[in-house]
Amino acid sequence: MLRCLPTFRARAARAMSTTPSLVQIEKKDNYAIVRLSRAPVNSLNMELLQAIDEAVQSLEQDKNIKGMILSSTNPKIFSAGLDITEMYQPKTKRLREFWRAFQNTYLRLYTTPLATVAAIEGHSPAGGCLLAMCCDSRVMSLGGPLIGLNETKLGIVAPFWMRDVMVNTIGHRETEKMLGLGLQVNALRGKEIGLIDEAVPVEQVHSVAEKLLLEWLSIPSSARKLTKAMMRDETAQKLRSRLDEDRSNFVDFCETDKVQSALAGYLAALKKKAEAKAAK
Ligand SMILES: CCCCCCCCCC/C=C\CC(=O)SCCNC(=O)CCNC(=O)[C@H](O)C(C)(C)COP(=O)(O)OP(=O)(O)OC[C@H]1O[C@@H](n2cnc3c(N)ncnc32)[C@H](O)[C@@H]1OP(=O)(O)O
Repeated sequence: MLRCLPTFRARAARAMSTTPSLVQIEKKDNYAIVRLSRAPVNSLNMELLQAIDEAVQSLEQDKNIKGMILSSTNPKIFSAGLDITEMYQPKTKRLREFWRAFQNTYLRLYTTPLATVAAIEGHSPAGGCLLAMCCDSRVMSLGGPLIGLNETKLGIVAPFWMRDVMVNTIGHRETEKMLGLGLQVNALRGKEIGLIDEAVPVEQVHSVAEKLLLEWLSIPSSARKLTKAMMRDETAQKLRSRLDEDRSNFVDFCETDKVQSALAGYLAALKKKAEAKAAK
């Protein structure tokens, strides 16, 4: 048995070195930094969504950990949102499972008793914006990066629960404009409308995120957690009571010709842009 151990260790080490982790977790004293790590742009496929859900769950179970900073290993991109290739020409079974993973990750992150801060150094469209909005606070870098729910621009419609989270964050009228027009805004504008709590130079994003997290963690823990639940459970419950219906709506909607051709057009445009960039 003892002689087997080094072999087992070597195998485990080899497996780790060949399977890059989709989410990196760095533990500090009483909190963790969770970095999305799916190259090139952290687009949220089913496996990344599941990895985020599992990461948050494992931190919830660690009695030393009270909070987390959600971030990205790519300083230019927080997350490009849902992986469009999951929705384009999908297999129905996988599409349902993919949406289940998205629902689960949202519910986990939005209602986690951990204190959460999003450290947004780069772009954060659509599903990326949702992840950020699920956190208790958001810090974003000044300059180029944009954040927002741009679904309408792709010819798709955000589900009611993404709308609800945005309404809870920036209010009904701003959501009506952001969502209807598919707007993305920079950190300064984000701060004006309450989408972003702090807009700072990119090199300060992490230190300010830590400062905000420590502020949440300075509140007596049970009072903080109960208040978070009081503020968020009703919104989460709305989806929990309609999980299957929401999944079916998504699958039916996604499989329509209209949505498929909108996604095809959008993917082609992304590809063309990437090719033009590579040719430079
Ligand atoms: C009736 C109601 C029922 C409910 C139905 C609801 C259904 C809708 C679901 C709504 C929820 C969420 C929707 C989404 O999240 S959709 C995703 C939206 N995301 C975007 O629009 C972002 C698209 N990407 C970009 O704008 C840029 O890539 C970037 C993030 C700003 C990065 O720019 P970059 O210049 O650094 O990189 P770029 O060259 O563009 O991309 C590199 C490669 O990555 C590919 N890629 C980019 N984004 C995605 C993506 N979201 N999914 C898949 N692939 C993506 C890109 O094509 C390049 O690939 P390659 O190198 O050419 O192979």
